Amino acid sequence: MNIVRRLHRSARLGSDLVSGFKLKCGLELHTQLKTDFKLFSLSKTSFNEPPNSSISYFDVGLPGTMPKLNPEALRLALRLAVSLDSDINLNSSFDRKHYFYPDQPLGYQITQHYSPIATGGFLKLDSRYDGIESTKKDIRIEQIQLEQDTGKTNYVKFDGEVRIDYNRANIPLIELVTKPDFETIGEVVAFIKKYQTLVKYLDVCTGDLETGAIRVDVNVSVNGGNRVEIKNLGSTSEVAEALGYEYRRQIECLKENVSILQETRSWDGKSTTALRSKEDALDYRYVPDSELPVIRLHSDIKKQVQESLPQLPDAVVEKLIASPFNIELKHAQFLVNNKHVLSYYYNLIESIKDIDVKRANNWLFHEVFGAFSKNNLAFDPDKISPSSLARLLHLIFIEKSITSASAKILLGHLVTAPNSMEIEQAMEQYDLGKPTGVSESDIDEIVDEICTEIIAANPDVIKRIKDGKHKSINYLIGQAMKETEGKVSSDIFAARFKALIGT
Ligand SMILES: Nc1ncnc2c1ncn2[C@@H]1O[C@H](COP(=O)(O)OP(=O)(O)OP(=O)(O)O)[C@@H](O)[C@H]1O
Ligand SMILES: [Mg+2]
Ligand SMILES: [Mg+2]
Repeated sequence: MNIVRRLHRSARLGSDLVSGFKLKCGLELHTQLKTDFKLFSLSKTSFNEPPNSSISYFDVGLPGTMPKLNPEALRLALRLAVSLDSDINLNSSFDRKHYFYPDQPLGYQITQHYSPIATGGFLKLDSRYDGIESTKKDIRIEQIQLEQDTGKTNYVKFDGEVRIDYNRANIPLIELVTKPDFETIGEVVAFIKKYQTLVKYLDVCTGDLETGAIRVDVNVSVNGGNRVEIKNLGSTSEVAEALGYEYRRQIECLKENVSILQETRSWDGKSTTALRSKEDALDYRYVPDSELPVIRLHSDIKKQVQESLPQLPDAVVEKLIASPFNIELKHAQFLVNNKHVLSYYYNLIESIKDIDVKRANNWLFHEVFGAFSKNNLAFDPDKISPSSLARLLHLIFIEKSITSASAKILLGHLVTAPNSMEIEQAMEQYDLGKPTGVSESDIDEIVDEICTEIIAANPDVIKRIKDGKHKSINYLIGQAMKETEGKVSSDIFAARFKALIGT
């Protein structure tokens, strides 16, 4: 079988490692920082704007313009570096990395090569949260550097034109380079997901791979051979597929005694293909940027940034899955990935007072989120505020003035209503409260009547129940709830049916 056919066959086999062939992998992650302005100019970092509408003279490299560092980008880079426990460089500086590309009009990219903003640090992976094979694994960080993004080259396919949009030129990026510590594909995927969560949580970046806010280069070698770099992978599944393919390609090369070149390859969805041989640092003719001063930081900077950081995602997850919250792991992870829902959750728990947290969790994660997703809507806290939800829980469990069944119907109305509504107002509007003006003994009588009718109409069900199929009683309760439109609680019906049937 030829190499290519064998490769395709093995690529389909999944991403398991092959014994005797040790995978070694390191990542370079480019992350767009969420600043209002660009890295070295005062043009806005707007996305999805008409091409070339958000550019300054500096962004397009006009002579006579000079760069000036945006301190906001520095602040965000420091937040990330400190959260990874990196060492902050108190005297970092910018360098010019030379290469020609039409979307890079200066003829060089301003980056940090000789003296980056931070070095060292690590991101901890843990089998409990990150689904990796080994119990724990620290991925060490080589360095973190600030640099400018390039413009975007758009190849207009059919009329032979190349169009360049400079809106992205000079948007601030950090390049985070890891040590080659990854030994499995699972670790690589887990790292990227965890990194996404972290940058989103810290408000450093939107965290999207799909929009290119994070772009990943993967470096792969097998059994100590040359490293091959795969550029610009756009999703974690693409990373996993490209990495699996490249690992197998290199194994086949080793088996056939074909030498593996140190090169940059690209991924086309099926295979990796050679782009160019890998430049050495020498090829880029790095020189210090003569127009940008050294960034000098106070020796206390790490401590200062540390104090400004929120509790980090892993610690938050650990807190949420423990008492008193006791949230399921997947829900806790959802909350750290959606910070606005996390603060909603904290507000809810603060408002519920004498209601059991378990009940609040159940109603938020199942009933409220369920009501939104049933209507194909994203969760919108404006439709039901934490205090409204707390009020609803109070009405269900403490005042018992609405049944669970009616409350679920009410949620459906609230999430689809054009405006937000007070709970009591909505209960009235949709007639979902328990019957008022009817005495307890009247309700008792009605319940009795309904249950007797339902029993008479369902002799086969009654027989099943008497034969020991106790669960069949739920069918009868369902009928009774339908009859009363959920206004009487299912517990009341359950008790009455049991009494009448004599089970
Ligand atoms: N033997 C190896 N096998 C796999 N990966 C490796 C190996 N040695 C180094 N790496 C990884 O290669 C990457 C090197 O990235 P770095 O940015 O330092 O250099 P580069 O790729 O030459 O530069 P550029 O930014 O121009 O692409 C790191 O992620 C590192 O962990
Ligand atoms: Mg590289
Ligand atoms: Mg790099």
